[in-house]
Amino acid sequence: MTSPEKTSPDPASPEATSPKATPPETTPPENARRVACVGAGVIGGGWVAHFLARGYDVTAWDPAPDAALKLRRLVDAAWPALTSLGLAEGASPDRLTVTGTLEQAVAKAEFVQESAPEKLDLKRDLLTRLDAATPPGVVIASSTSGYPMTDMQTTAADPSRLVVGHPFNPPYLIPLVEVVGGEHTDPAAVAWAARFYEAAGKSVITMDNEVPGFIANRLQEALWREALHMVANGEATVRDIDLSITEGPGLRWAVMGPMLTFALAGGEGGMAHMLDHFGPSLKSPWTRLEAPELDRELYDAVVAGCDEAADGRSIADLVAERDKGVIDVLRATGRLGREGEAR
Ligand SMILES: NC(=O)C1=CN([C@@H]2O[C@H](COP(=O)(O)OP(=O)(O)OC[C@H]3O[C@@H](n4cnc5c(N)ncnc54)[C@H](O)[C@@H]3O)[C@@H](O)[C@H]2O)C=CC1
Ligand SMILES: C[N+](C)(C)CC(=O)CC(=O)[O-]
Repeated sequence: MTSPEKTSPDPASPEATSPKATPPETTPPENARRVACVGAGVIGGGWVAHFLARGYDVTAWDPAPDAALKLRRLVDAAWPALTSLGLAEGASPDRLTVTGTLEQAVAKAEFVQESAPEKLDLKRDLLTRLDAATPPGVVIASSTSGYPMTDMQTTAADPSRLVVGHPFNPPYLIPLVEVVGGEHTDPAAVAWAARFYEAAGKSVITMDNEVPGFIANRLQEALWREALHMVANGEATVRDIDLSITEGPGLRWAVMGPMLTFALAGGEGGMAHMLDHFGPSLKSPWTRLEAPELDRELYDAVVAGCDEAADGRSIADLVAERDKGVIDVLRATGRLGREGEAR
């Protein structure tokens, strides 16, 4: 856990000024049935679809005037994929209530998932508001893709129940959630969230330490940094980058992670032989790493490259294609449970 055994709080810390650092003491995570999703765009909407498919009652709030319409559209578009995976008993899009205020959304929630835009001040203010409106003891998770909770929980009255629950797009199909607390999070809240996500059908990695970008995004972003570099230098096109993964390592990564995959590169000698054999020659590609300058030219090249790669397919077409492909992979790699649900 991020903050192992709590001692007396530092008098300058938010913990010291909070009315009470409340550990989650209400519903056991496996029994929680009412989820509030705050922020209902790509990720919040994806969470809504996931929780509905798992049979939860979901309340959602988003300040955008057209949010309810867009959310219902997203759920409708995802429902065929979710049905093909297998719905939990009683699961229905009708169990979604879109509320007019944030307070209504969280009033009876047993778990809250925040998925508002990735802006630090906005997250800080929103988590403070959520903490004030949510019943005591209920865990509140942020979908942030990179901010440490320590930086987001600075103004909440009870920071002890705030955790990061970082999902992957779309949350209704990709099982992984990375869970981590901040300096002022109660480890019990982290443990509660991890158990809740598991009960909700997710694969959970609980991190003991805060690392910007968590684990999977650091890996993805390292790869993406190289990709942008090669596009900027004219060494690879957007299409080359995507093909190099979908026709190459990406096929293996759905089955085995990069570590075990490379252990097999060492043949009978496994990882030890792989390191002896290839380690010295990796120094040169490794030391080339640096952040590319995301200037206008690179920005335009990447956007144009993606338009070209889409080859006339709309975003909705690509979402449907991705969802079908991910379900096929989940099925082919034995990651579906008894009822056909993703494990
Ligand atoms: N898009 C992605 O692939 C992933 C995004 N995330 C994280 O999920 C969060 C949401 O990102 P997206 O869904 O992509 O963004 P988005 O732009 O699709 O959706 C954000 C939603 O938040 C709403 N919103 C604006 N101000 C708000 C406020 N004050 N309170 C509540 N809602 C508000 C907007 O109306 C919008 O519907 C971010 O923290 C992001 O880092 C995490 C994993 C993947
Ligand atoms: C692009 N992103 C950093 C927001 C991506 C994620 O956070 C996870 C994902 O879905 O790949």
